[in-house]
Amino acid sequence: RPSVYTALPNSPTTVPYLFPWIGSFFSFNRDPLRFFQECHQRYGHVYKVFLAGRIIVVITHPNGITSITRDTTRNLTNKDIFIHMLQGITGFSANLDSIHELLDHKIFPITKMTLSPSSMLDITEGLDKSLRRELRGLDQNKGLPRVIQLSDLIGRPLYTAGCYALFGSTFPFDTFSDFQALDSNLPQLLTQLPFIGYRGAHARDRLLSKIADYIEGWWESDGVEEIPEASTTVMQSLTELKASQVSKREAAGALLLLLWGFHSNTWYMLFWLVTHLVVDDKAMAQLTQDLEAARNHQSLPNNESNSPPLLESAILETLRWATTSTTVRFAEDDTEIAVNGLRVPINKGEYVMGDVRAVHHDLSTFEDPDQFRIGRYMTKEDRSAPLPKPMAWGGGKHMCVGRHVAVHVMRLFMLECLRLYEIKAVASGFETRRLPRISSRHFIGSLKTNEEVHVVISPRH
Ligand code: HEM
Repeated sequence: RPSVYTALPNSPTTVPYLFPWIGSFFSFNRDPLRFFQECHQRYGHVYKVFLAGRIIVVITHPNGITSITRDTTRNLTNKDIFIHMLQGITGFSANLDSIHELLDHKIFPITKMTLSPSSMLDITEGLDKSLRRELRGLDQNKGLPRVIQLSDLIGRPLYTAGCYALFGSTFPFDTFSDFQALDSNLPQLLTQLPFIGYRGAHARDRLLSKIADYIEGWWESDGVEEIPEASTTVMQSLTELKASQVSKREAAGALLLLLWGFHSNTWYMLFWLVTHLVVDDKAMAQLTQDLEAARNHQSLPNNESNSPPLLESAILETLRWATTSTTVRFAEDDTEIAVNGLRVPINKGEYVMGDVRAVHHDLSTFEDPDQFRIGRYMTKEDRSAPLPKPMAWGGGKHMCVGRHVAVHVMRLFMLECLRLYEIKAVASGFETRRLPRISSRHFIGSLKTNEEVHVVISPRH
């Protein structure tokens, strides 16, 4: 709690509440996505909300969010929220400060370098090969159509390919369902209440044990025993972790965090891209045709400059449509941020959150913002100002280090999947041509659903 609450000029309006301490928690907890949407409509670019003992200043203006990530006064930190995520994903309760510091100062700088456009071949080469193999392997019906869950069409192949590229051939690939259970129960695990999200907690324990077994030989032999085909990212990270004298389980936790960061948002972004195409025949036909034409023109488009513009637009539109509120910082001292030309005071002890979803769905910037329009980001001939790019990756010091790999994966997945298969709605499930229901509980990173979605894939001959 801030020591003094000062009503400075430009102090944000507080969302009214009935009960002290609890504040707006019940309305928020009922449906976090709707809560933020309604507050944005009512209170505009900056407002303050009291949530069960926490005070959060919410920013819904793009340059206000940039101001949070730039943090020129260095009083805003991600430590508090990062440790909260670390606890949720690993279940750790000790040494959290030192693990955070290790990740922030040693491991993420490694990933920043190894996943940069000039070095990411170390990951993408193995990933491309493995993803193609996994996708081809889905043709299990001798060329006939088959009904398949989207988690088996997208999530599992992506997980196998991503883990192979990162961790090599001895990784326990049978952990996909545990990863899924952990990821889908994360909102419950983040509450840190006993018995809530226990399925996710069990899955998390199994994952940690299997990752600890996977590194055991290398760890116990002090790096003498190799990990076959493991990436530079993982090997350099392990070397740092060992040198920092963390325990084997803590090292497994750091790798689990990396694994989660790699797959969670990437898989859900692809999920929404595919579901939007499945409910919109015209968009699907248009994209399939453009990809086919690009393939006939050159062997395989593989980067932004030679990729079909409609595919690039589809990826940007997915990032715009499906990103939730991602940037949260804690004020370690009184500070201020600039929002649309105004200096907004932030008191010590308050959180600041960038509501990226509000920016991405702002009517004054995007026509029909809630609609998914595959060609929205295609360059227009009328020379109107280009649309602002999605703010899906955060910014400043903590900007997503995996963004180049994530876009590469989305591009490759769509190119390969639509080359191999025609994807259609299942008559009984998707008949009404509706998108899966958005889960209101998942407001971290990207939109999610609790529905199991099936589609029909028909191998193209
Ligand atoms: C579509 C997929 C992805 C989205 C939308 C996404 C989004 C983000 C965002 C918004 C942040 C910044 C959070 C903040 O400001 O506090 C972030 C950080 C990070 N992301 Fe991603 N990410 C994606 C894929 C990946 C991939 C493939 C990796 C690969 C390992 C990755 C690794 C990381 C790491 C390590 C950080 C922490 C950076 C730091 O704190 O210095 N992400 N991501």
